[in-house]
Amino acid sequence: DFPEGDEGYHTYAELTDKLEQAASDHGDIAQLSSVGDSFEGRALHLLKISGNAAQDEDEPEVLFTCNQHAREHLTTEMCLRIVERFTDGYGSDPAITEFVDSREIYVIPTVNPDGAEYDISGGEYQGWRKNRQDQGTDVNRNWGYEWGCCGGSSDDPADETYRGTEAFSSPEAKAVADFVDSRVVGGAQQITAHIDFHTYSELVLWPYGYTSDDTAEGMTPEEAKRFADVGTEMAESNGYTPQQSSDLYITDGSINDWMWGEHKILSFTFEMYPASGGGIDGFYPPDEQIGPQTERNDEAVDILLREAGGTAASARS
Ligand SMILES: NS(=O)(=O)N[C@@H](Cc1ccccc1)C(=O)O
Ligand SMILES: [Ca+2]
Ligand SMILES: [Ca+2]
Ligand SMILES: [Zn+2]
Repeated sequence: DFPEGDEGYHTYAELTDKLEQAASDHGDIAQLSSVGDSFEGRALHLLKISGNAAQDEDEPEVLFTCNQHAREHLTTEMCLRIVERFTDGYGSDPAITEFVDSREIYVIPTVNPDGAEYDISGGEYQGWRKNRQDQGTDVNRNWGYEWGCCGGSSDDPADETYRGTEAFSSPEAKAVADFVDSRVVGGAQQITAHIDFHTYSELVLWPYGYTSDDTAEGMTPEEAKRFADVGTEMAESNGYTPQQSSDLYITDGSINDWMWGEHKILSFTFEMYPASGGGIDGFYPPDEQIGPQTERNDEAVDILLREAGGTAASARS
């Protein structure tokens, strides 16, 4: 369980209850399934939110992933905010209703439940980042696009950015990637946009992470500009700093590079609150911050959902 005073955060069991509740309260628009199991056998929950959720309709699909990194518990709450906002708001809020009726929204609130549970085991925070395979794999260095190419990860199993024994050696990255692969229907990837939530630093990041070049194989100047335009617009709404992720540091095997490189999905990383300070403590903001810091991203989520339908940003350029 979370330490005393931080009960506002959801354990895996509490998260599972919340998702089951959402699916049973809103059966017409919410469908709960799983993309597979974690290393220790926990279901990697997938909630689909859409009008006629039981049907696969020809509507732009949008994916939100959270908690790749175990100690980044605020991101699990961010995915729960998305779930709550688009289920509770349906039928009463016109904008919410329009999004749910015209999109298929997929939410994976924890990609790394084993790590998250380990991080809070024993009633105090362990500062854990990786999954629970052997000495731990950094799930966000285990994706299969340019895996281990460029010094943006480690081959030492003891390191915090250990890339794993091979691309997709972690069951967690593999399960999410298999789900995304399965969304290629009639030769076309149905998912058009994605955000992966992390903490902390208050940043909006876009690919590529493996190279510091703005353009590269599979990223034209126009495509790079669209990332910057949409990233900047989202950052203006939440006060985060927008930049290409490699402007910060080189990463290889990250989720964004794979989502774009493999499937041309407009894929961002959000680094949430706090902006800085406190070293390890920055990963553990008091639970009073959950409301403000998740609602802070409502508008950015709406910008991405709009963008997922295409045209808008390109019309601006
Ligand atoms: N959450 S984080 O601090 O680990 N940052 C993430 C996301 C990230 C990736 C590339 C540059 C900056 C940040 C990571 O995988 O390194
Ligand atoms: Ca639908
Ligand atoms: Ca569909
Ligand atoms: Zn992270």
